[in-house]
Amino acid sequence: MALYVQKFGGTSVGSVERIKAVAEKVKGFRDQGHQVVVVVSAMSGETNRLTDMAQALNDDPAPREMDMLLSTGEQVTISLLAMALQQIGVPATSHTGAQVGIHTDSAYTKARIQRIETEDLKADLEAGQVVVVAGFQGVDEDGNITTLGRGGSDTTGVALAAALGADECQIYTDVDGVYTTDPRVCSKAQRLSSITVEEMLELASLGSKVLQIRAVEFAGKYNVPLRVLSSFEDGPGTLIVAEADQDEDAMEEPLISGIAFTKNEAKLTLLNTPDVPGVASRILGPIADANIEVDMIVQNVAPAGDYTDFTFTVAKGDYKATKKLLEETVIPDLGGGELRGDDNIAKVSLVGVGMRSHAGVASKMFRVLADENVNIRMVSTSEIKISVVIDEKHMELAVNALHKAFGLDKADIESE
Ligand SMILES: Nc1ncnc2c1ncn2[C@@H]1O[C@H](COP(=O)(O)OP(=O)(O)O)[C@@H](O)[C@H]1O
Ligand SMILES: N[C@@H](CC(=O)OP(=O)(O)O)C(=O)O
Repeated sequence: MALYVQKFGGTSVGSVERIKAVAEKVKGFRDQGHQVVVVVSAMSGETNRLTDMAQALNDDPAPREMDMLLSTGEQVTISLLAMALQQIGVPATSHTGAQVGIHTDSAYTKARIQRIETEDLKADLEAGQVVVVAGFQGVDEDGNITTLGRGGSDTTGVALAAALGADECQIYTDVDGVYTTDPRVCSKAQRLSSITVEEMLELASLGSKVLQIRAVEFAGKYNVPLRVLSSFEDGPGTLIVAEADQDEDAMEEPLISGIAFTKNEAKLTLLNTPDVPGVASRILGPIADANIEVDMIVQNVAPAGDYTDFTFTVAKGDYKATKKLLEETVIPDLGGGELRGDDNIAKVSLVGVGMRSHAGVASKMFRVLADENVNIRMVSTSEIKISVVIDEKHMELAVNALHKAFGLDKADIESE
């Protein structure tokens, strides 16, 4: 007998028929004698629908009220799933985050889990119940409802699995595992049987939305066995593993494991900034103070020795606010500088632990992009990733060309 925490995302509970199918799947595990905790998200589209209503009423809704609102989506699906389970003879009870005792800090809309009470959950499981828990939500110490940030149900699932010492946390979604890149953009993408925590962390933080980054962090930190599977068909899915546990019989480590991309960033350049100590901090200080996260940063060599250019990226949603700050605070403070902005960019990243021991990945990437006539606007690298910023309109082309060039296309690997 095993204990599974199974998380079903929005598309998996997107209609009454799909909720029925989830109930049947859960029943199957229970019939085999396993204990099951189910975490569900809101029905697909629901969290966006609620957000749109809030925006229609208030252009800057209070975060506390947003969490009160958004948490309702998951309350619908937990009760419906519990009913569907009961209908087919499976004893089940639904619980909100607060009822389970998922305690968070008070950072509304991006709260962090601090502790989870497990006694009642364990008692329910021992009594033969399937426990259905609302994903994405918790409660702060004053009893306010909080949410964990978009995609946060994955984190609920992994955190519950860690707290309960579950045998596996299974993330059921609309794809049958983690792919070499998003199969919606590259039809030749293929499922990976396993991927390291480190690579998955990079892919998630660079835009692959199959798993929420904090869920992967949690799994790594607490050693939770984590698997991504399809809600709609049976199969082994993808196991997220510690690097040391990777299958030693596997073929030589691939150079690149996956390609991530995002259109969710915007680029800002300050031309003609003085090339003296302290300028970078005078540019980015006010931006940090406004709680805006900066991603890539590039400072050019000063051609004439006195002035340089400073370029950085922020999330698209922060573009306008950042531009305003630069115009109203930073440029007057620096006593000059010309601002250029572009929010039609995409970031495409190659990720792979194999990169550590191989030279030439960047030059190959640049050659492939050059052959497709794709202009590179910014580059950043770390030990296991290379990211480039390109024009948004070239994103699909770049992803597909790189996928082929690095030997990730389906036919290439199948014929090996
Ligand atoms: N590397 C990848 N592998 C698999 N899916 C990916 C990848 N990158 C992006 N995705 C996308 O992630 C989607 C699943 O995430 P999401 O829509 O958040 O599911 P859920 O609603 O189940 O939480 C897939 O439909 C796929 O388009
Ligand atoms: N409902 C939340 C939480 C979530 O995780 O959803 P999904 O599992 O469908 O990505 C959201 O839309 O962000």
